[in-house]
Amino acid sequence: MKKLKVDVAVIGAGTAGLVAYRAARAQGARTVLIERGVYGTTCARVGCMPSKLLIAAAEAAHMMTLAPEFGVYPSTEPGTVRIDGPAVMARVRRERDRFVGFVVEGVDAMPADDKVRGHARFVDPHTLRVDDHTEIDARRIVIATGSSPTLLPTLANVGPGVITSDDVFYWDDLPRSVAVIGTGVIGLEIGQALARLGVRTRLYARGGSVAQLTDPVVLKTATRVLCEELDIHFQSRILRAEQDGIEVVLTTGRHDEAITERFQYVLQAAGRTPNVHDLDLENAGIALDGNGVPLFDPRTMQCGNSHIFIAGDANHERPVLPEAADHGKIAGDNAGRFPDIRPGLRRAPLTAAFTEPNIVTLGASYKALCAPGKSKFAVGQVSFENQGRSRVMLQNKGLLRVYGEYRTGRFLGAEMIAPRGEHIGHLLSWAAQSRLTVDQMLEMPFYHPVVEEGVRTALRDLAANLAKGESDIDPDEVEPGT
Ligand SMILES: Cc1cc2nc3c(=O)[nH]c(=O)nc-3n(C[C@H](O)[C@H](O)[C@H](O)COP(=O)(O)OP(=O)(O)OC[C@H]3O[C@@H](n4cnc5c(N)ncnc54)[C@H](O)[C@@H]3O)c2cc1C
Ligand SMILES: NC(=O)c1ccc[n+]([C@@H]2O[C@H](COP(=O)([O-])OP(=O)(O)OC[C@H]3O[C@@H](n4cnc5c(N)ncnc54)[C@H](O)[C@@H]3O)[C@@H](O)[C@H]2O)c1
Repeated sequence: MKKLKVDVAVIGAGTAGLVAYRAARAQGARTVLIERGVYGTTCARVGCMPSKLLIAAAEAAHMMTLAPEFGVYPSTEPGTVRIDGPAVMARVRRERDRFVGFVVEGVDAMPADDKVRGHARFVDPHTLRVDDHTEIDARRIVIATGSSPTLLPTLANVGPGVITSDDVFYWDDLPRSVAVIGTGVIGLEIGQALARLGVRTRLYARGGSVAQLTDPVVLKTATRVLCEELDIHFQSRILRAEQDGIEVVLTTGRHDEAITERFQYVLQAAGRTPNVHDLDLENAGIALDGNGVPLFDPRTMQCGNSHIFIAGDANHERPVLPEAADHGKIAGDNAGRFPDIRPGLRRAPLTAAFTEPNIVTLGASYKALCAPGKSKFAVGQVSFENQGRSRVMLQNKGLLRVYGEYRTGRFLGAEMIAPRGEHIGHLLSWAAQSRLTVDQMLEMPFYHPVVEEGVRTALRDLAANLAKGESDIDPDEVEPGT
């Protein structure tokens, strides 16, 4: 009989046994692990993972049954689907009209005397003129004029083939081909959707930016992942465009080479400009920044010490819907109880581009953390390429990078291109807003098999790097993305 003398014996090489075995060994204990059957754990062999694989297949099958509702039909040719363009766009418009209907109902219910129709301009700090029919003497004013697609001078007056995102959702049918100018959030969301719906789509980027990413490592992964699926011409300049019948002849320049291609539409997705340039703000008595946007306090939305407040895309601070709602509440509250101005609730920043994988940023961005005068910070990361649940779902692409503060161990923010990134983004932004430390986050529950286990891996990496101390990373050595 062989005799063993151990510090710890673990019976069963399942998940618990394996963890127990490693934990015991990490304490320096001489440990054995005893298993009576085949190795591989119940979870991996006959439990969580194969059941999720079956479910992923079932979800794919279920989506196929739902697909006709979207105008997408199974095809007899493997790996292809048949797209009914008019049906796709009919559903987009029908459902859009339903959402719009709720907003319109709310406006209709307002007292008629509360509604003035027309374009407002400042006559003086307290006076607004609406078209030529109404002048309003106002003690306080909230500017909430939103933003409009930025129009590129090279594409001005070309013809009906040059469009913006405002036009897309009125299409009756899917076009044959679209050139998308800009790889920001709008360009990528619409560009990927069109490409997946069978539209010949090419995206042009003047630089190397991808959506809202600023972390160069995530940016590199995102570029690679997106280019596996999409036709993207980075570092391209728009040289000229001409309308030729129902097509636009677009000439772009890349690496000293001019490329000419024909598209049914050229979609300008080169950012949005705050709607503040036709308000006659020079009469408002408030200070403006270099772009003509009023300077304001982001805690109160107040412009200087004035009675004027600015909210939503108009102030260009965080041009996304939840922020517009928060801005509006703060501005409205403060305008209502002026001069009793109070800071309102500002939440941890969170942005999500609904590409697949999702592109998400939250808390402090990499670029903000690299700003001059900022303390050094530690980084942890996980690739989703070998992440269990992501592989199960055939969505194992992407990278998450998480940031932490050396002195306090506090979680600061994250950037990612990740499967189910919209949900990871919420989880992490709640942690950022709660000012949790990385250790506290690691004390939270993580189920199995879930994409969030990848988050735990990144946090563990971050905790380890925080423990190594400040000298380990010098973010200044890495250029932030643009
Ligand atoms: C294609 C696209 C997709 C988007 N997807 C998302 C998303 O998935 N998630 C997200 O959070 N955000 C998204 N956004 C951003 C989001 O839509 C905006 O941040 C938000 O709608 C801004 O709201 P707002 O109230 O500031 O502006 P708006 O809703 O645009 O309201 C401004 C209003 O002011 C009016 N106005 C302007 N000037 C004047 C004037 N002088 N006099 C009178 N009225 C005037 C305008 O007509 C408009 O009705 C998306 C934007 C676009 C374009
Ligand atoms: N999911 C979401 O939350 C969501 C979706 C869509 C839009 N939005 C909001 O709408 C805003 C506007 O979106 P967007 O994609 O238009 O802007 P963006 O700022 O995200 O990206 C603009 C892109 O256009 C490029 N660009 C700028 N000038 C150019 C030029 N002269 N020639 C070629 N390319 C040029 C930029 O390099 C960048 O890639 C976003 O910032 C976001 O706040 C949010």
